[in-house]
Amino acid sequence: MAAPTTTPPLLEVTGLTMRFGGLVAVDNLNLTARGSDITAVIGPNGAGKTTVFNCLTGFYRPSAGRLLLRHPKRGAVELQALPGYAVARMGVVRTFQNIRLFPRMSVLENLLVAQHTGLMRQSGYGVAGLLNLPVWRRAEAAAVERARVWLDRLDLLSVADEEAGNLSYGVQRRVEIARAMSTDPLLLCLDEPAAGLNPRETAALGDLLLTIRGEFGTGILLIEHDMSLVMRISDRIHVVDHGKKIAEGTPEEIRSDDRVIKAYLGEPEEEEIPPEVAQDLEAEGRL
Ligand SMILES: Nc1ncnc2c1ncn2[C@@H]1O[C@H](COP(=O)(O)OP(=O)(O)OP(=O)(O)O)[C@@H](O)[C@H]1O
Repeated sequence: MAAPTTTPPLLEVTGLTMRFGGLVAVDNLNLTARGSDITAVIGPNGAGKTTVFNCLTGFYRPSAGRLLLRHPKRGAVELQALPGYAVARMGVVRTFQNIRLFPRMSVLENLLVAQHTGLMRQSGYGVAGLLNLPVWRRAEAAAVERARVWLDRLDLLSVADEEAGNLSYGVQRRVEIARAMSTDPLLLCLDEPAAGLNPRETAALGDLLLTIRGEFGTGILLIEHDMSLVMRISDRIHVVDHGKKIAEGTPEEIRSDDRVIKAYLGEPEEEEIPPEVAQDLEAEGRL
């Protein structure tokens, strides 16, 4: 269920700008994402979508702007000042356009590595682990259990012990999502999760994301080029072109927005009149 509009958004991006030398990849962008919504960011190739994710998740330090996360326990947290690991610790996790699993580790190990920071914190930063204290064993068992829950949820238990790199592309995509969800995030940021999936896998992915939002109340920020998926599952869509937001609304509003259609299809080019026709028209005084 979409959150009532009176709830302040979980994430509030204000005036986000990212420059690479002379190129302005993201230009004074405002964006909000609610904690129990699926919020899509769409736009043509090179529009700046992944750069927004890179700024949000601490991979880039933005040139300007504020990335405010309303954390239920920690209050307002400014993400733009934090390194990647600290952003993840705040509950903002991501997947990548190009899958980034540890290919030689098993699926289960990939999920456990993702929980490493939490595990270390709970067990006194390794000291309890070195001494094999009960607190470490409990934390480790809880991490394995969380991983198993998500492997089960995503129908991955049968491949838990297989090397991640040996799995098909579609399955690796699911492992990435399971890995992110095993950290119990507030906001799951997915960069083109349907890329490389067949229509059946894409439909299943859509159902899964609706479940994650509906059943677990996790907010989802989604970059995606598959418009049928975006239109089916998104509560709200932000459209970016040349680093600027050009439209925002519900799927119905975005579908019929002239600016969006123009950004995707381009302006119709002025038809060039062949020179001989131009000469005739000029002679007739019609040009
Ligand atoms: N590290 C970088 N250094 C220089 N330019 C960059 C860097 N990262 C992105 N850009 C440029 O910023 C612009 C936006 O790129 P970005 O990857 O954010 O677009 P996108 O909307 O995610 O595109 P796509 O849909 O093709 O993935 C592009 O012109 C890109 O070449």
